[in-house]
Amino acid sequence: MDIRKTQALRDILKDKSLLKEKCYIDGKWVSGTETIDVTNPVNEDVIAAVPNLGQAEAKAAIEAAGKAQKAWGAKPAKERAAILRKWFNLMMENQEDLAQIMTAEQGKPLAESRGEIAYGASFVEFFAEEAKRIYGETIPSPWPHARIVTIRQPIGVVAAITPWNFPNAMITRKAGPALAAGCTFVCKPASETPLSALALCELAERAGIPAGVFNILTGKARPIGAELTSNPLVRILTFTGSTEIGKLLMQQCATTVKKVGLELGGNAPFIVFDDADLDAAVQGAMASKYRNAGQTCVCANRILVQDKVYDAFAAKFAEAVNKLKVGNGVEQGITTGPLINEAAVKKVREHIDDAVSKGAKIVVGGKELGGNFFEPTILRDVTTKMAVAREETFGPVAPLFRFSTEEEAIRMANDTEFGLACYFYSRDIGRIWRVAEGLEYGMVGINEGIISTEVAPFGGVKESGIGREGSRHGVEEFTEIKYMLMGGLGS
Ligand SMILES: NC(=O)C1=CN([C@@H]2O[C@H](COP(=O)(O)OP(=O)(O)OC[C@H]3O[C@@H](n4cnc5c(N)ncnc54)[C@H](OP(=O)(O)O)[C@@H]3O)[C@@H](O)[C@H]2O)C=CC1
Ligand SMILES: O=C(O)[C@H](O)CS(=O)(=O)O
Repeated sequence: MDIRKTQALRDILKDKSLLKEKCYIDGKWVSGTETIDVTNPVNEDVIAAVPNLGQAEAKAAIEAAGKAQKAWGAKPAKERAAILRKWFNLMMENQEDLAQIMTAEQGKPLAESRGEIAYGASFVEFFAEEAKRIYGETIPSPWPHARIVTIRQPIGVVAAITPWNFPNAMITRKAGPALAAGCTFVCKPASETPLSALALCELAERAGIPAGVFNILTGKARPIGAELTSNPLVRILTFTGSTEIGKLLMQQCATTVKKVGLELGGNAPFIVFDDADLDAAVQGAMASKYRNAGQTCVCANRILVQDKVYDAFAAKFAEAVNKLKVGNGVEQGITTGPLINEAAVKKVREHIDDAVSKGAKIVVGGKELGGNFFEPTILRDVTTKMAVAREETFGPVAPLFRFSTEEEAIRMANDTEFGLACYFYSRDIGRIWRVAEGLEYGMVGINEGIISTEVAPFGGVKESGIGREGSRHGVEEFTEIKYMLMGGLGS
C-alpha cells in the first residue's frame, strides 16, 4: 500500500465549513493578495492555501482587539464563562473533523489528533470555570484611617505566536485563560499548521465570541512578530516554540516593556534507577519518547539507565519499539506518522550519524523511509560527547546513556541549559524525594511518562521558558494585580 497516498481533505470532512482558507480579524474573514501553501507532510501535497499577511494586518488585528477589550473585560465573568463553555462544547462536537484537519496538516496519527483536540478543548473548559474564580484580597491595614484591598484586572491585549507540533492545544492553552480573564487575543500560528487555528475561529464565531476578541492571522513571521512585539497596545506576548526564537521575541518586547510568557525548548532526561519497575519504565519511555514522532518539547530526549539494569531495560525497550508502525496517520493502527518536514528528517539523520561516528550503536531503526518518514530508533552506549546529549532531537530517537550512582544521574540530568520536563522511575520513597528535589526542571514525572494536563502548571526553568500555562496559575498570567488603599476613614 502506498503510505504516501492521501484523500482530498475537503472530501473527508463532515462539516466542510471548518476548512478555512481566510484569516479571522475583527470578526471578519480576510484574504490576502498572496497566499502560503499548506502541505500534507505525508507527501508534501498542497491541501490548502492561506493568506500571506504582514505587519499592516497585524496592526489592524491588534487595534480591533484593543477596541473589543473594554467591553469583553467588562462582561460579568459568568457571561464570559458561558461563552467559553459553548466554544468547548463545539470543539468536542466537531472533534473528528478537527482531528482530520490536524492529521492532514501536521501528520500525527488520528488517535493522537483526537487526543489533542480533547486536550486543547480541556483548557477552554477549565478556564471557563476559572473565569469565575479570579479573586482579589483584603490585607490588614497598618493604619487605622485606611483599608487595603487588591483586585485582579485583565492585562489587556494578548499577542500569541504558536508552533506546529500541537496546532490546536498550544493556542487554546493561551486563549482559554486569556479570554477567561477578560483579555482579547491576536495569534499567529505556525505556517505549517494554520488550518487547525482557523477552524477554531469558525467555532469561536458560532460560540458567540464577539468580533475582535479572538483573532488569527497567518503570514510572514518576522513582520507580524515585529508588530506583535512592538505595538504598545499589546501588554503580553505569549510564545511557544524554540528557545532561539523565544530569546529574539523577548528582546523585541523589551522596547515597550511587555510581559512575556515563554514555553520553549527542552532536553528532558528520563532516568531509570535499578529499583524501578522496568516494564513500567519501558511503557513510560515509549509514551514520552515516541508521542508525535518525538516532536514534543517534553519528550524524553536522553534516557539514563543505571548500570545494573541497562541491558535488561535496553532489551525490553527494543522489543516495544519494534512494535511501532510507521505510516500515514489516517490509516488504522499507525503509531508513528511523518516528521513535519525535510529539515526535521535532516536533524534526526545528523544526530544519529554523529552519535554512531563517536561510538554509539544502533539497537533499533536508524533508517529514513522516504519523504518525511523516519524509523523509530534506539541508540545505546551513548555518551555526553554526542550531539544528542546537548541538543533537542525533536524526532523518534531514544539515546541510552549509562550511570552508576544517584548523584551521577542527577548531575547528568541537570547538565543542560534547559529545564522543562524530566522523568524518573524508582520505587524507593527516599530516593524519589531526593531526586525530585534535586532535578532542575519545571515539571517532574515520577513513574509516569505523560504528565501534561490542564489542571497542572506547565512550564520550565532556565532556558526552557518563563511563566506557567494551565492550572489556576495559568489565568493569573493574564491579569494584573491592582492595590487600592482606601484612606480618610477617620479612626
Ligand atoms: N515548551 C513548549 O511547550 C514547546 C516548545 N517547542 C520548541 O519549538 C521548537 C519546534 O517548534 P518550531 O515551530 O520549529 O519552533 P520555531 O520557534 O521556529 O517556530 C515557532 C513559531 O514562531 C514563529 N517564528 C519563527 N521565527 C519568528 C520570528 N523571527 N518572529 C516571529 N515569529 C517567528 C514561527 O512562525 P513560522 O511557522 O511562520 O516560521 C512559529 O509560529 C523546538 O525547539 C521545541 O522544543 C515547541 C512546542 C512546545
Ligand atoms: O508543544 C509541546 O510539546 C506541548 O507543550 C507538549 S504537551 O503539552 O502536549 O505535553
